[in-house]
Order: sequence, then C-alpha cells, then structure tokens
Amino acid sequence: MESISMMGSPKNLNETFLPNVANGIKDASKITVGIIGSGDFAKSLTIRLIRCGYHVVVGSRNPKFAAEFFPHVVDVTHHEDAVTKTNIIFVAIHREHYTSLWDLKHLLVGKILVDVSNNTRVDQYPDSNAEYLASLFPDSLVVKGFNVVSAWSLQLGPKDASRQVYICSNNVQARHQVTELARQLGFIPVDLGALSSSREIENLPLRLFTLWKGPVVIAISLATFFFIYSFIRDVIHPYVRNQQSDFYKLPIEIVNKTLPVVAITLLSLVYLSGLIAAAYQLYYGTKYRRFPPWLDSWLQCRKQLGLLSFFFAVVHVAYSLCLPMRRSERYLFLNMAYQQVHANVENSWNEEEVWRIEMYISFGIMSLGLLSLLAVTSIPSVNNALNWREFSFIQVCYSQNNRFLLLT
Ligand SMILES: NC(=O)C1=CN([C@@H]2O[C@H](COP(=O)(O)OP(=O)(O)OC[C@H]3O[C@@H](n4cnc5c(N)ncnc54)[C@H](OP(=O)(O)O)[C@@H]3O)[C@@H](O)[C@H]2O)C=CC1
Ligand SMILES: [Cu+2]
Repeated sequence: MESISMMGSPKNLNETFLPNVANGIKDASKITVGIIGSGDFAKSLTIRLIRCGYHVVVGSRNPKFAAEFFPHVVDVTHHEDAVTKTNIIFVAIHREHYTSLWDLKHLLVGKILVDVSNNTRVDQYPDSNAEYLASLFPDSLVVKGFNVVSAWSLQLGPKDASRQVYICSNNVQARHQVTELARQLGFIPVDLGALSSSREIENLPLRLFTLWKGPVVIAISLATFFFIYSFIRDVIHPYVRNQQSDFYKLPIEIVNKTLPVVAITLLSLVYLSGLIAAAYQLYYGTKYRRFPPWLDSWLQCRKQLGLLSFFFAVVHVAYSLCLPMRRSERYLFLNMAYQQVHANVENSWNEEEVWRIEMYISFGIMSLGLLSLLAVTSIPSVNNALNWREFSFIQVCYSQNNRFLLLT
C-alpha cells in the first residue's frame, strides 16, 4: 500500500492526507489538520501539530480575536472555512456546544471528526460525548481520542507525560488514520475498537483518581485509628495513672509507632484480597464465577495499597533515623548513665537486647529494599520490560518481604 487514503469520503475518495510512512517518507507539510475551537486544548494541539510538520487550520467563532493566541503560520478562520479546507477535524469544544456546529453538517459529510472531550463526572450523560457527536453528524466519521492527554502535556511533548492515547471509532479507516496521526505526534495509540468503547475512554481520566480514593481513605483511617490508640496507650494512660507527662512523644514517637503499623496493615490488605479471591473460587469450585463488586474493586486497587504501604515504610525509616537526634533522647541517655553510676553498675551490656536490635534493624533495611524493588517494578515502563517469569520472581520476593516485615 502506497499511502493511507481517505476511504468513504464522497468528495475526495482517494485523497491522502496523512504522511506516507509505509516507505519511511514523512511529508507532513502538505497535510492540513483542522481544529474547531480556540481554547487551551486547541492551542496546545496546534503547537504539537506544527512541530511535527503539519499545517493547521483553526475554526473559531471569532477568528480575529483568536488569531492573536496562535502562531502566525496557523490559519485561524471561521468554522465554515476551516472545515472545507481539511478532512480531519479535531472538535476541541465542550459537549454542550456541539449543536453549534449543526449548520456545518453538509460540509462535514464523510470527514473525520475527532472527539477529544472529557466530562467532569463518570458516566455524566446517558451516552458518551463521541456517540452524541456521531448522532448529531451521522454522515461524518467520528473518532474518539486524545482526551487522556492534557493540554499541558501536549505542549511539553510526549517525553514528559503519559504517552498512551486511546482511540476508537466505528469506521476502521478513520480509526487507522487517527491512530497513524497519534503515532506521528509521538504518542502510543491504543486501538480500542468500536465507538462503544468511547464511554470507557471518557471515564479513563476520571477513573485514574478513583483507584486511589479507596486506598487513601483506608490509609488515613488506619493512621488516625492507630495514632489515637498509641496516644491513649503511651501518653494518656501513664498520665492518668502516675501523673507522668509524656506529651513530648506526640510529634515523633507516637507518629513513628503509627507508621509501621499502617504500612504492614496495608501490605497485608494487598495479599488478603488475593487469598479471599482464592477461597471464593475454591468455595464455588470454579474460576468462572464473577467476584462480588467489593472484592473486585479491592483486587483492582492492590497496586495502590502496596505503594501506600511503601510510602509509610519510607517515612517510618526517615523518622527512625532521626530518633537519636532528639534532645529528649539525650536527656534520657544522660539520666540513665547517671543512675548507672549511682547504682555502681560498670557494664550495662545486655547481649539479648543487643541481638534483638541488630536483627530488628537488619530486617527493617532488608524489607525496605524489597519493598522499593516492588515499588519500582510497579512503574508501567519497568513492568513492561519484565517478562512473566521475572515478574513472578519479584512477586515471590514480595511475599518473602511480608515475612521479614512481620518478623521485625
Ligand atoms: N484542556 C485540557 O487539558 C483538555 C481538554 N480536553 C477537551 O477539549 C475540549 C476543549 O477544552 P479546552 O480547550 O480546555 O476548553 P476551553 O474552554 O479553553 O475552549 C473551548 C473553546 O470552545 C469554543 N466555544 C466556547 N463556547 C462555544 C459555543 N457556545 N459554541 C461554539 N464554540 C464554543 C471556544 O472557541 P472559539 O471562541 O474560538 O469559538 C473556546 O475556545 C473539551 O471538550 C475538553 O474536555 C481534553 C483533554 C484535555
Ligand atoms: Cu520499624
């Protein structure tokens, strides 16, 4: 195949408007890409397209005003003019304004409309924005994509941000063209098939947060609970019983007692979900039965729970390293030395205590090392570089790590 051609366009049946990459020749300079709207997304996309050698025509309600915000090489014009000049048009306006393009319907027949819109809530509308656009312009080829990249990362270039863009459309040719365009802009396109996937794609930027919400709430609740528990046990109780004021322990000691407990509880939650899932499958004697929704979402957020556990472990290490720096520690040490002299004790070496602390610290460091290995492998690019055997090896290390942590 010589080039990607625009199939299904009644006017330009064989016109090529994407650079020919089949034989390695990239000639984007002759290709015009249209953008409707002159907002943040339109501006950033324009800059990327220009950098990659495309010619850009922007359609605005107020082209004179909008032109000030675009490089001079960009053709900023009225909607009608813009859509006649190109076959691939990014619709960079919000869903509520799609109907304002209604008058252009006859000009958009057979053209590719790329819907880049996002919503503010998951499943905000009964239909996805892209499906809505397709229903308004049934004779155009609607493609969903690019909504997962922010205007900011578009400008910075894909090196500094997530590189994947998800693309779907009911028209295979249109989908391939937008996929190719995404690739040439330096992104990694992920083909999600038919336009019915657009709802999922639109929920993606919103979903990123929901995976963290549960684990963060759990971590904060656990931290609050264990903090209050240690506070009552180590500060309030001695105060009530012996009038001994240990309130100085609040900022460091009590916090540092809370951190490892939260870390290990979160880590055990990571594994508990897997065990419950296994027990569930054994109980029903099949692996083809759907897990209940709570278990499903629990299994999905294991990575986040693990990373939060790592975070608490790291902070615990930092706190522990700072323990001997405290003034209180120095006073306690001096008092102890004085009492020892007073009691005429020459050597206070306690072999058992020495061994306990040596082992404690050694296991602690080892656990942190293994936890950080796991945290690093959870980074997608590192994870992708591992094959299945390497991945299961690290999983085994991880479960060993649990034992270390329990020991310490
Ligand atoms: N900003 C971002 O980081 C991202 C944005 N998106 C999506 O891109 C789309 C545009 O976002 P963004 O650029 O941030 O939004 P902006 O509000 O910055 O820009 C929207 C543009 O729409 C046009 N517009 C406004 N009102 C109307 C109207 N009544 N009728 C027709 N056109 C109108 C305006 O252009 P003009 O005045 O020239 O007509 C305006 O510049 C949205 O759907 C958003 O979800 C997706 C991913 C990231
Ligand atoms: Cu510890």
